[in-house]
Amino acid sequence: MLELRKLSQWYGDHAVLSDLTLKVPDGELLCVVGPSGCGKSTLLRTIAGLLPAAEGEVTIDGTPVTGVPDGLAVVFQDYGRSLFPWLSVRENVALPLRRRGLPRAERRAEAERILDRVGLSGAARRHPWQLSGGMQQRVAIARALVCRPSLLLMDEPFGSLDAQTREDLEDLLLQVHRNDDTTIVFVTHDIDESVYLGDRVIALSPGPGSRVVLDLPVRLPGERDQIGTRGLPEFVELRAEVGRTVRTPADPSGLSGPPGA
Ligand SMILES: Nc1ncnc2c1ncn2[C@@H]1O[C@H](COP(=O)(O)OP(=O)(O)OP(=O)(O)O)[C@@H](O)[C@H]1O
Repeated sequence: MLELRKLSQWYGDHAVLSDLTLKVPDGELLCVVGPSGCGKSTLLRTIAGLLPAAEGEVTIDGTPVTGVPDGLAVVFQDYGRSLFPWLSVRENVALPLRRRGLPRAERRAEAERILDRVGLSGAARRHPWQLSGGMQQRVAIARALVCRPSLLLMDEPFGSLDAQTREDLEDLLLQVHRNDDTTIVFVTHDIDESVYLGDRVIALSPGPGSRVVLDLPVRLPGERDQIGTRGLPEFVELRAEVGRTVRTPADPSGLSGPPGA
């Protein structure tokens, strides 16, 4: 279980996150939405142990996060910069296994297994710069999955992809999540995407000092699919609820009721 307890974060005297308390049970896919600059990436960097908590704490299975935790993988939006252009696709994916001291043949076999899973088995010997953006992001996802992470943090990973590729990768992620039961914290600007992917969606208020202003379980019937799920009345309702929250300016006093009340 990932837990945030009264977490606050600042850059100098600029308050970014204020008093965040949150539990993410094992195996949950939690989506985080909120206006630009509200601190979503800061939240991920703190969970990843890259930024120490200014106040409060982050724990994983009860142990405070003080550095990059074991079993963590991260995927960023900027896949172009996260892959090594001089390494082949297979070498890029196998890289985290080298640090684990796995023999070469095993590294290779494991990288190929995971490349097959993300639909890239034919591209193993190519280099990242020979691939489309969507394929490069698949490589980044494969590299994140190769060590079978227990916690996967994703920061707008599909933000710069075309609509079709984005849908394909959303479905790939759902498949991975179903099969591996990995805990995933997924940051996105896209409200539809958050409802389509999430077991739960949280929304942060605009900064400074962002707080959680919505914590919404997503209970959609059946397995999700791009056309059917997005057409469900339940989906439309959830999307509207998240949209209303994200677009309503927060009242810093926290005293006002919903609009029109
Ligand atoms: N290293 C830093 N030093 C100082 N201020 C920073 C730093 N990183 C981010 N900020 C500021 O902190 C706030 C939160 O930034 P962050 O990137 O976490 O927001 P975000 O919600 O992820 O934004 P976006 O949705 O635009 O990616 C912003 O006001 C940003 O300008």
